[in-house]
Amino acid sequence: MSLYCGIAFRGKSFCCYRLLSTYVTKSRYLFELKEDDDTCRKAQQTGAFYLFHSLAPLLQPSGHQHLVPRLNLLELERLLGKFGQDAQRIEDSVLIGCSEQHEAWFALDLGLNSSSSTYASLPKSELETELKGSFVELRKALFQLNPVDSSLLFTAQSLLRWHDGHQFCSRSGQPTKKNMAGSKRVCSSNKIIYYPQMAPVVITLVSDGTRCLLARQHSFPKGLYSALAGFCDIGESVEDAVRREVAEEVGLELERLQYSASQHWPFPNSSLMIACHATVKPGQTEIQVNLRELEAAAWFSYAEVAAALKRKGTSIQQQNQSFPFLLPPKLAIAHQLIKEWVEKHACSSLPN
Ligand SMILES: NC(=O)c1ccc[n+]([C@@H]2O[C@H](COP(=O)([O-])OP(=O)(O)OC[C@H]3O[C@@H](n4cnc5c(N)ncnc54)[C@H](O)[C@@H]3O)[C@@H](O)[C@H]2O)c1
Ligand SMILES: [Mg+2]
Repeated sequence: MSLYCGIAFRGKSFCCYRLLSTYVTKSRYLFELKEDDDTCRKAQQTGAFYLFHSLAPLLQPSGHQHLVPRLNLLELERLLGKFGQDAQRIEDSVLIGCSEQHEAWFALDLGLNSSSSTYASLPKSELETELKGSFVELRKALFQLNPVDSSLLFTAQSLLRWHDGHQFCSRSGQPTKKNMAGSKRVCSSNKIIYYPQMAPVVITLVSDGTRCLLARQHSFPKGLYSALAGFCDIGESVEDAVRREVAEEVGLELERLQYSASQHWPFPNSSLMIACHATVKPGQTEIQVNLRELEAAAWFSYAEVAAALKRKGTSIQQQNQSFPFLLPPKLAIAHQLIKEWVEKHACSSLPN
């Protein structure tokens, strides 16, 4: 889909007509949906709805994968009717994206009670029977979701959680009301606007040139090691946060830092993960683990990490390596950082 649009260049009075790309028209449409309640309400007529129950998405198992079912407006109205609720409840849904053909996608939680809505939580098991699926904890479904579905569900869960936790104004104590899209909430008494937020988190794969540093927290699944991560403090740049976190958690000073990529991560609250590669100062590789933050940290060789990357599954029970360990799932940006490091190392060790 594309459209022609007049564009004024640098404030000059002439217009230049060009074809807008599908991506641009989609972005403008999403902007419109967030800004205009009527447009958003209209988009629900032809939209698709992803269902949640107490922040767990509705999934249907299919072999080793999970499918993510969607309902259209009519199906959703019928479902609500069966459980004695009217279509007004659909106004609790939040916009999570749209297709290139401008089909808008929404998420609705039928298990959460909303202050602005008179609707009670619907019974989970009866809903599951009716919908021929299960509401599965998102963390548990991580290994069975494809990247597109997981990204959409991450957004949906984060937005639904944010609305659930921001039903009252922190200044007046009065209820806040969401706009149709769910891109903001407004206090009914003082008109303060609240926008959904993400906490910036740095995640760093530290290398000494030949090995990389991986660590685990007490809360990690058995055997899992990951890159060092930490929340940015108020006032810090990304560079400051990376240097501080590495010093704080493993007692090392960094020499070089390189940005790699970023990712939205919904667990346990919405974070913007900012991923970097870093190297330590030569000869300064002795780790001093901060046991208040980490259970263990160690240097791992290229061979060890490359072997761990090839390992399948989520359990180390059957492994018989001298130091078996697991790496984060493919969807996690920590996995991507580790994979990049292995690939770079493999290239640099090729004979000329
Ligand atoms: N996607 C990935 O690949 C990946 C990998 C590792 C960690 N993570 C995420 O990164 C996040 C941060 O990692 P960490 O736990 O090592 O952080 P951390 O090292 O900063 O330690 C967590 C502690 O920081 C404090 N803290 C400061 N600001 C906070 C805030 N805004 N929210 C919560 N706690 C705050 C709390 O005391 C908390 O216990 C975790 O939520 C984790 O889920 C994601
Ligand atoms: Mg940490």
